[in-house]
Amino acid sequence: GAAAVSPDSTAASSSSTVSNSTVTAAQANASNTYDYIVVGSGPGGGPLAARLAQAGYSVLLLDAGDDRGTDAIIEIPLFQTFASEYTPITWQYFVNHYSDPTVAQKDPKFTWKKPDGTFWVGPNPPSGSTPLGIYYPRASTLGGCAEHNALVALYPSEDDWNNIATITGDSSWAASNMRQYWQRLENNQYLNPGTAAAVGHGFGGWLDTTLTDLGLILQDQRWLSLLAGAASAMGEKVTDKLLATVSGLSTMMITDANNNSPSRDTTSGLYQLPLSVTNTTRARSSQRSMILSTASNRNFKLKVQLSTLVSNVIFDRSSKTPRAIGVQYLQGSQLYRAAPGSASATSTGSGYAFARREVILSAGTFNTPQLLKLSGIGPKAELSALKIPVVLDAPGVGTNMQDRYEVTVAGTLPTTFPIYNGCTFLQTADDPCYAQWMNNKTNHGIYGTNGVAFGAFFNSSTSAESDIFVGGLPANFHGYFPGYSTAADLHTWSYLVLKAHSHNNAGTVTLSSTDPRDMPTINFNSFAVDGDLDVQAVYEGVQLARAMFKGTIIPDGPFVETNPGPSVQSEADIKSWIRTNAWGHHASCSVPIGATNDPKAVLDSKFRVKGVSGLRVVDASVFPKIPDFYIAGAIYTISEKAAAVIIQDARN
Ligand SMILES: Cc1cc2nc3c(=O)[nH]c(=O)nc-3n(C[C@H](O)[C@H](O)[C@H](O)COP(=O)(O)OP(=O)(O)OC[C@H]3O[C@@H](n4cnc5c(N)ncnc54)[C@H](O)[C@@H]3O)c2cc1C
Repeated sequence: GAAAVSPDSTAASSSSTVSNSTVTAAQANASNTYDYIVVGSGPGGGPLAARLAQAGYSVLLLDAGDDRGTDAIIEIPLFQTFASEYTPITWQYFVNHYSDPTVAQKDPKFTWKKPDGTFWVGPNPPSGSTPLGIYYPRASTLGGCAEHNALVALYPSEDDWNNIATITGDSSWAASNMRQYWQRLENNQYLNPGTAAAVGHGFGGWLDTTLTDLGLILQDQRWLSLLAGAASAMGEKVTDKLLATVSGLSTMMITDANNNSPSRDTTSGLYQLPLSVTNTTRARSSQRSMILSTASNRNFKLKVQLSTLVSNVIFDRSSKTPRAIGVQYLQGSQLYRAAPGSASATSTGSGYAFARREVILSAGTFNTPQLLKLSGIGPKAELSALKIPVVLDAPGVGTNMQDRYEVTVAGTLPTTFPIYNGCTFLQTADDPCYAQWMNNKTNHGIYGTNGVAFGAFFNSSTSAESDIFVGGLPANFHGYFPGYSTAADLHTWSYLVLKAHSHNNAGTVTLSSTDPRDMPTINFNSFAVDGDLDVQAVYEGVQLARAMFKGTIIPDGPFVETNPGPSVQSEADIKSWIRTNAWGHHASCSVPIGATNDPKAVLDSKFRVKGVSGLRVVDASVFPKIPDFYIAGAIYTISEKAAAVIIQDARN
């Protein structure tokens, strides 16, 4: 018989275009029913959806964005910053680092909306401007943020996994068990299979990993001098002989930042960085190609439905424990108000889909908690204030949010880095650097890297394992603000200082309305928990970056520091500058996994939303603590784990 299903969140949504009619399981039919529905095709949802289909289940993968994966701006690794502001895929979020506006607005990146609708970045906006916050790019497209991210492909630290095993008591999260999932997904292209160095790596997976071609550094004397300066600041002996060949350069760095050694997480040094880039083409690699190849394989039942904004989960509430049985959605492109084209976007339709087995939310750290709350799962007081019928009082939804702290130390010279000579960044039809990237099979040139050829990992005085990354890139980067990617000149070198394992977990995602097209309110409450410790660690990273610049000897130098600049010298001034300026771009942990008896833990160790059935979350929001230095590798790994767990549950 047809279970009566309450429309839950839709009932609350008077301003939304979602229909308020009661959806019943009777409306499920052969064409709108699948074994699993996955919402979001990013690193969390994409691999999972494909794996479930490969295991023989029928899967509907929904994403609000469309597919732009073969656009040059997305494929070319060096264009990653342009990709993050690429209008067809971008979701422009503006977030709060601090709830006190006087503190928040000290950040030179603080952005306003002018009366004419355009942006103003920095202090003294024209009168009538409204405060927006700090720009936070997200990608809404097939592949999610894996289509615009900076391509750094790092495996997390062992403690990240062991911590989850400890707090949940589920030993399948132990680091010794987790590496197999990385091996399953990786297609390593910088090590030789069968060698000692290859242990713990995969060679048959869907994510291609490679390193920046060190030959590029040899082509640019300035870049070479910076590497020498960085190596000597890390205590290495640098000789002219080492600086003359690729193999010489490689001995100055640890080749494999993802090595499987037990000492990896505590080994300071200068490293090469693994990138999610295909070696032969030097193009972006992500889960997108596996999703497409699985969807086009007639042996598998994976349906990918794009330009579909899910508004809520549908529950069957006929039994004591509410059961997720489907989702309701709006169709149309750019519907979400974070999309630059949303003002003129109109919905072309709406509908619902049903899941025989489960609904899995993978909409990302901001959107998964929004979807849960719109569906009636969240803190009771917040839902009730918005008149959303409560399906489950889950106080942890949209809390515990975390991010890194990042700043850059940047120095400039009057002329462009020689490695960019001739490059027009596709602004002309005859861009020689594009032609090289496209046609030269052995040397794809500067477009074939994200620009980060090397970086130092070390442990600050606040941490027993590596917690600071200082990575150099030949571009003027000092955080995210609208237009940041085109403002980046090519005669500046930036050392990105990134704090891993940051302590703050005071971030929140709260609904701003019941309209599924509206963005939620994001507040990181930066430095609220153990802020002094994290500021100290970042400060030590800044000191190292400055030492690297100081050790860089070049004929047309020295670099003139532009960020934070010569006036910021005392420890107190540097620390205050860090608090004002630091940003992050690995938002996570807003729907955390935790102990069964922890009321703030939304998920159990099998990704299941506690207190309802048929509903899981698999994306950046599930981590109880922010993993390691870069997060996509960890999300890919949990996506593979979730697939294994869900398939095992289905077969039991
Ligand atoms: C500029 C930038 C650079 C980065 N660089 C790196 C890097 O170099 N290395 C690294 O490891 N990490 C990097 N990251 C972070 C990393 O890419 C993300 O953390 C990761 O992609 C998050 O994966 P996810 O699956 O949680 O969500 P996402 O990748 O955000 O995917 C979520 C998907 O869900 C869809 N969606 C959301 N809501 C709905 C809805 N209601 N209905 C339907 N679909 C919906 C979205 O369209 C999107 O496609 C970077 C991030 C940014 C912003």
